[in-house]
Amino acid sequence: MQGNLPIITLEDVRVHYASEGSQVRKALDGVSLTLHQGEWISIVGANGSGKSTLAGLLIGFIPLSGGVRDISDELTVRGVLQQPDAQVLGDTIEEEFHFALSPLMESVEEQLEYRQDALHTVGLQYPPEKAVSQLSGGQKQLLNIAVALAAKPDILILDEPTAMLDPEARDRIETIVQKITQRGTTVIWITHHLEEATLCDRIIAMERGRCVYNGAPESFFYETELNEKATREKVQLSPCQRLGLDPPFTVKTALLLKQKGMMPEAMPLRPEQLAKEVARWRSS
Ligand SMILES: Nc1ncnc2c1ncn2[C@@H]1O[C@H](COP(=O)(O)OP(=O)(O)OP(=O)(O)O)[C@@H](O)[C@H]1O
Repeated sequence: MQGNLPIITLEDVRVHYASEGSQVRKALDGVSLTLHQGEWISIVGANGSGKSTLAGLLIGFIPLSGGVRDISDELTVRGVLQQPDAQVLGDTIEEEFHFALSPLMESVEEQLEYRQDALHTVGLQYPPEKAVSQLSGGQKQLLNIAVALAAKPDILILDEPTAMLDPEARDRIETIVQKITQRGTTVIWITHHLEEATLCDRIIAMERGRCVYNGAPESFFYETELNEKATREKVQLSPCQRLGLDPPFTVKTALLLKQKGMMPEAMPLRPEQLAKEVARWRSS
């Protein structure tokens, strides 16, 4: 994470929809957040908890019912949504980049350079005249990511970007995100796969339209909550367990080892960290 410059502030943000009868459906209900330059944030939560609404609101296409969204007009914000087809405008790869880049730069040479660079970064090797309709769902998603990257955004919002990708392409997206956050881009990554939330700086967890956790990944997976209910019911759950979300395989394995008394202090998130912690514990 670079610096600490706040780049987006949400204050008591609400998105409410009219529902059956006189009911109100609260997709977001009083969310306050500050996001910083160069941060990688994972947004997690059960289905219907408000993740995509939060993404849409950050991108700017979902209007507020109340509260304040503070983001400078000078910043370039780009989003990649869950459904790749919903985002494609051009008939060919060339056209898709042309629509995205012409408002940003006049020079055709510059546009070509940005296009080549972005396609290379995501690993899409097709001629520019290739019809978008001939690409698979995963390839269209990579194209959407490439188009978003080509705009060199200050803020990139990814709504389940890897849902249609194979493991190799998923790893590539993680590496790209690591690189661009180091350069100062703020990345907000919505995911159901908590493995993808182990490299980020901060996890924000949503439940019924509210932000119920905002902090380090280690605490999200390992720190048990010491509240009255936990003490009364003699169950101490991490925020992840309390939300009923499936922790990464590495975390599950580490929790089992901890139950057996191994590496009590360790909080590994990735397999290589777990291997190191086990080796350290065995040699201690
Ligand atoms: N345009 C809309 N009109 C009415 N209700 C909506 C609208 N958009 C979202 N909702 C409702 O708001 C709540 C939050 O939806 P949202 O899509 O943000 O959740 P989510 O966490 O992204 O879910 P998922 O993981 O299934 O994508 C849900 O109850 C949803 O039905």
